[in-house]
Amino acid sequence: MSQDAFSEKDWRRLIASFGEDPDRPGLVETPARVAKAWKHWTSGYQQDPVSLLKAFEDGAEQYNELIVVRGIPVYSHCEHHLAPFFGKATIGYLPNGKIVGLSKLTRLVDCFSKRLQVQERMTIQIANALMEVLEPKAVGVVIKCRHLCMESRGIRTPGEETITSAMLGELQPNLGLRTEFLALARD
Ligand SMILES: Nc1nc2c(ncn2[C@@H]2O[C@H](COP(=O)(O)OP(=O)(O)OP(=O)(O)O)[C@@H](O)[C@H]2O)c(=O)[nH]1
Ligand SMILES: [Zn+2]
Repeated sequence: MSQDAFSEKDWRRLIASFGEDPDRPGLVETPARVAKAWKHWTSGYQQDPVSLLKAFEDGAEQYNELIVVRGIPVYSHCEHHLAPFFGKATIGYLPNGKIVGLSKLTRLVDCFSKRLQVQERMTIQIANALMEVLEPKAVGVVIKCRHLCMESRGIRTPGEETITSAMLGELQPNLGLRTEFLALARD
């Protein structure tokens, strides 16, 4: 993406196009603030999901049960309207000799959510990255979000939640494991 996308001049023009006076005191600093904010909201493009997941073996020996982290915050923007969608993610995996620092799961969500997204793609990207790096027996991801493009405009359905999931490896054929993961993931 070119740096021009973040230029203050463009945001100033956009504000003027709303019928506002960009020189009004309350708006003078807004183009710079918005440019900075969008740099943050799209910073996931600069992160490499594989290198942020530092897998290790020490501590994984004899641990053969699911590892589940839930309540991971998700703040993203839909690629159709650039409107926020936000909610919580749950990630679980069944290790196969390699584990990862728990905070890295939150960092992984952050990396994919700070891009223009659809919830389905983000869900599978998170699951695929874990499969690639940890080579676990199974990975499960459940994401529950509210989409402001649906709540504040368009269909206008306040409070509606969208739930997506990805189940890879043994979570696909093993109904018992899937049930256990979903029970651990439940709020
Ligand atoms: N599948 C999916 N759809 C999404 C997501 N975020 C937003 N959308 C949908 O993207 C669609 C875009 O539809 P369009 O018909 O091209 O755009 P629109 O006229 O603004 O649609 P409305 O929102 O129905 O007014 C809408 O149905 C949104 O609800 C997402 O994460 N996943
Ligand atoms: Zn949208």
